[in-house]
Amino acid sequence: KKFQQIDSNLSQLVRGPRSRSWIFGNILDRRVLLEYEDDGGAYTIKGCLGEKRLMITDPAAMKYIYQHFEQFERPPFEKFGESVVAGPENYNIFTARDSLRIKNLMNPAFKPAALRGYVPHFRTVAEKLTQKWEDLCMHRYPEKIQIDIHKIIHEATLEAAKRAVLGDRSAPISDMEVAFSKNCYNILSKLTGKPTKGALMTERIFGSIFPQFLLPVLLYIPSERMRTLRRHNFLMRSFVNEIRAAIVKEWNVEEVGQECILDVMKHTGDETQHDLLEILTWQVPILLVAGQDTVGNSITWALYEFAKNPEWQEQVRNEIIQAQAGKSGEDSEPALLDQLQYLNAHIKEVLRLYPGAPTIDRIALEDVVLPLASPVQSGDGTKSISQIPIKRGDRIMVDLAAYNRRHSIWGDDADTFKPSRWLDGSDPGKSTGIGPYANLATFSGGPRICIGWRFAILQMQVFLTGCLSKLQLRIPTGVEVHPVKSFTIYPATQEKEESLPLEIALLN
Ligand code: HEM
Repeated sequence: KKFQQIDSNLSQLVRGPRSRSWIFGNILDRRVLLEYEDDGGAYTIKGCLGEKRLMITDPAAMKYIYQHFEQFERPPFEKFGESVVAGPENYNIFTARDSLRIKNLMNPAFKPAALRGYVPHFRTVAEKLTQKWEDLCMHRYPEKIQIDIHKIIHEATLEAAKRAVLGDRSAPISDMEVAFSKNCYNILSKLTGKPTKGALMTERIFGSIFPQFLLPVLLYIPSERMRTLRRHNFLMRSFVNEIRAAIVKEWNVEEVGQECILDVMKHTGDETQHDLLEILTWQVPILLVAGQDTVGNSITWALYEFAKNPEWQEQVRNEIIQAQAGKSGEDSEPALLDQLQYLNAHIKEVLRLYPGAPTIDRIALEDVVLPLASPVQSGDGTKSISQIPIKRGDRIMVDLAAYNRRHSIWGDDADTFKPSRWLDGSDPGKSTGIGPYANLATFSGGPRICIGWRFAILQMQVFLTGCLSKLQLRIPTGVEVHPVKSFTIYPATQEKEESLPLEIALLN
């Protein structure tokens, strides 16, 4: 099917910021866009070469998009990118209906009962990381270090996810596997973050002006991004072949060692062994890629907010240490972690303000009428409208990050990091509640909900308890950090993108 944008009159229907240029619209103008974010649940922005996008933060419209998944699909350009990054058989790029069969195979591996089995993997990696930092501190006087944690946390997150997905097979099989893992660092941000004007034009031209069969030509463009993409594609395919060979060898062997996602999935469904093997091995890259930038940045922001708020950090640490006292049974760990109310309030607030995947991108496959919970102003500002007619081919971005900061939902202090909002029994966000966790939009919703949301929270809980129970965190003097929104939300300092320098000290 062709999804070229039909002459849509979206911007007359719903208002949006003026653009200074027809060529780039207002897509590069973050300041202007931010002003609109809390100004009602729908507004239009202009992309390159006259493209229009409808930005949505209205809960009724979001729920409609989630539930009517057959009327909205990921745009072809995005699916093409995902197929190069995670393989042509990864279920993420199938339509919601076609992906159901694979999802049914994968779901049991993401249920709470199965997740308990992955805790030892998370703990092993978290302990290795904190031990390394403790050792570094020991050798310094006065027992503290300054370190940029961004890359280190991302590597640890990938390592933990690899162990949870592959179990004992996760030990590097070859140089190729090591190269694949290295290349995964921030791969999605590398490809989508801070796009140049040329990259924006290319996306527009190949994404909706040229016919779709030309998309693969993109890979031959001699740009840094395309080189990264080609290299990643080569490493990813070699990695999948190695995994397949490793699984074939021990398919019928009764599992020994620690539980992992692949072993849980092996026992689901009634596919033939050959089909199952093919399906499962092709899901490995998407699980690693989808969970790396997202969880990596969420843990990084959680450590940042602890470092910024030393008293709160101390309060959470005391809670952790008290809960751990006298409990050594590993079996009780997930239940124990869920009881840590301060820690979980911190995690909720991090997921609210720094959602790992801040926007989701859709294209309308047919003409539909999108309902709104609250009316918005029409394009000419003369009327208020409570539903938006959408034409086939219209591009819609659900802005999860903006939803999580809407003052009308979260209160006037929605932009402030305030974990106490989760502790006063008021159940914030409940009035419009969407999403599987804490009424947050962070993990999306409906049939295309993030399959890894419980996995992500558990991984955060294990890493943060491990780190806080051993170490103290501070923001180094003179360091200023700000969030940058791209595929994910990452920290940057004046000197460096994707960077979070922290001062780490041993506990007294
Ligand atoms: C804090 C961490 C995470 C956040 C914020 C997050 C967020 C999201 C969001 C918003 C979507 C919907 C994307 C869309 O519809 O376009 C999604 C989908 C997905 N996520 Fe996550 N995710 C996280 C962690 C994980 C982890 C750890 C895994 C796997 C181990 C994972 C696997 C996936 C997959 C496979 C999909 C595609 C689902 C589908 O297409 O049906 N995610 N995630």
